[in-house]
Amino acid sequence: MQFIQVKDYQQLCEVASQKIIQIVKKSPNSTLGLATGGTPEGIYRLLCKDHQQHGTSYQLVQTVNLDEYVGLAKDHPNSYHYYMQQHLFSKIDLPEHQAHIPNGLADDLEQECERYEQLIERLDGVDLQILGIGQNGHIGFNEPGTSFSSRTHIVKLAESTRLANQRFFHSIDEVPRYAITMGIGTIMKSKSILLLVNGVKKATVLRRLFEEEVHNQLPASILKHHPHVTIVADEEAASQLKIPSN
Ligand SMILES: O=P(O)(O)OC[C@H]1O[C@](O)(CO)[C@@H](O)[C@@H]1O
Repeated sequence: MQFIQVKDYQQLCEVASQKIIQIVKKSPNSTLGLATGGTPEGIYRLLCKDHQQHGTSYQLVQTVNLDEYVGLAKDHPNSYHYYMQQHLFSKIDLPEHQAHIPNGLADDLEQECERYEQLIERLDGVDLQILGIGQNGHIGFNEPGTSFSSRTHIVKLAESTRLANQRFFHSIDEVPRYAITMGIGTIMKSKSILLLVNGVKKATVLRRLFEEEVHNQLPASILKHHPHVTIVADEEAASQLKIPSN
């Protein structure tokens, strides 16, 4: 794993957005794996700014998002469809039909998982997967205990995850209990992965990631077995690490 420590969230967003822009410029028909949550918001802002100022084009890019809540309509302000529209898709030239997100309202959710998995295969896999990390070590919505070989599946969200995400809703009762997520096995098939960790709330999980063996109670630990992972962490997130900073 390559580890890049940066000063703060702003620098993290700059490093991450530059990596994405470089890939898109080098291979305009790349498939990008995208994440939601608080972590990537600033990165998407910089991608939009770069698109406006320098014209980086997403006309040929395909995107696949990690996850979506079950039961929220695409236009629900807390759905990840809505999030992506607000933060990125409406501000760049990515054709709508090339932006893929699991459908949390599908009649047959199992079939939707299979469809999504096949879609990723048809796209020949993800070239660069962006990941955040939950305080319990989840990646996507793969909670502790998820099989490392899992494919896209329905997950019952951990109460700690619902509580962490409550900040985006009016009350805890509104936070969905289930989501569709790419599996850990799906994520691990990505050709390269960029794990972004910022803020003091992530300091413990980042330390655990460095110190603990690979085990499925810490889903992100499997990333140590991936050949092309870069972790970008800010000083606050790295504050419990005992390794020298670069
Ligand atoms: O970036 P945040 O909001 O801290 O969330 C971390 C991770 O948790 C999730 O939001 C799911 O709870 C992921 O989508 C994200 O990568």
